[in-house]
Amino acid sequence: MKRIAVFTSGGDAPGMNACIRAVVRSAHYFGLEVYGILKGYDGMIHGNLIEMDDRSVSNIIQRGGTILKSARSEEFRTMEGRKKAYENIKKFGIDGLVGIGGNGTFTGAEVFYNEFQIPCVGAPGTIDNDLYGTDFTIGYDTAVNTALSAIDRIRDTADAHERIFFIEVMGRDTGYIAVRSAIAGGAEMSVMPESKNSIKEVIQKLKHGTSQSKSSHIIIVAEGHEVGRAQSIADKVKKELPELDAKVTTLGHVQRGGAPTAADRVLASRLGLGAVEGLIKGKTNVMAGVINRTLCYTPFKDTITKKKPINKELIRIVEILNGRKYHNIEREIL
Ligand SMILES: Nc1ncnc2c1ncn2[C@@H]1O[C@H](COP(=O)(O)OP(=O)(O)O)[C@@H](O)[C@H]1O
Ligand SMILES: O=P(O)(O)OC[C@H]1O[C@](O)(COP(=O)(O)O)[C@@H](O)[C@@H]1O
Repeated sequence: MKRIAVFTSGGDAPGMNACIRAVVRSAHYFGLEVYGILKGYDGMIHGNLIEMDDRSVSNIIQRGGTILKSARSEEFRTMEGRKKAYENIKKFGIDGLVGIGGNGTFTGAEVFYNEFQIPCVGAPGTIDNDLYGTDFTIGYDTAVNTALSAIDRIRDTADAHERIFFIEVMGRDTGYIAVRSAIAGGAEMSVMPESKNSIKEVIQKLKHGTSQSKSSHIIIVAEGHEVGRAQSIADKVKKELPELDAKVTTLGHVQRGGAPTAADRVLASRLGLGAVEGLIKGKTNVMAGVINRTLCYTPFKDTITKKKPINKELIRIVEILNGRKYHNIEREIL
């Protein structure tokens, strides 16, 4: 292996730059040349590759986003698009790829490998933390801390005006950000796909709280929850409990930006190095991850098909610390 290329794809996440830096610097350390592909798979298709030296990744470890840019590429989903991508990969003499992203990115890399045998090792970059094969994904810790600082601020108004706040956090199909920010933010409840919460349960929770003289409430809602997004849950609650002063705050993309935390920078650096070492050792179609503090490689087919379950203990913590008996909850927690 002489020359590798690194790209970021899917949603950007804080810490991706630290990972790019680690890939570039470790590749050079091991005597490889490195190219950066701009805008993920779109850049592969359009031949947007730039050579990267050690200085090209100076002063980025602290920056959010991705200096390589990211894109969701429809064209790469087509055989025609992937063929163009392959022609560029050959033209630039690339013999290995590091893809930083989530399951979509890894699915694309696997399809590409099956067709054109270009090896790829992945690094998990998504704020959602919903990837099997790693305890934490790059960006998750920063997103939780950003959500937490917003929750702390909102709590001041909730308390001063005795209001209920429904705070919507990101998580397309999962409540990882929701549950962790709910515990750290002292929220009453975390409404998320894994808990299968119902509107009835939210209403019961609020009634119980007010009967216990609680004057303000913070409820965290994961955007991917099937009973609805924070606004629709709040609307339904307002119909049932019109006397409560309910407000909604959707945190949105603010959670995806900003300087990565130390934990994300360290994880990203470790996984960037791990991805390069994996490629050098001949690995392909695997994601570098950290499980129980140990670097490991998980096949893309597992990261794509297997679900990483949320630690039930976290759900239990939110429920017990907020005055509801865990064994009374008549629903199964996934
Ligand atoms: N089945 C597929 N075949 C080819 N490319 C795919 C496939 N699934 C995803 N991709 C590529 O991977 C990109 C990133 O996937 P996406 O789901 O948007 O983000 P993430 O990597 O964060 O899960 C997509 O925009 C697409 O270009
Ligand atoms: O910015 P977009 O393209 O609307 O995507 C929003 C989605 O991306 C995320 O921020 C991160 O998800 P991925 O990294 O898996 O793409 C989700 O939480 C959110 O649902």
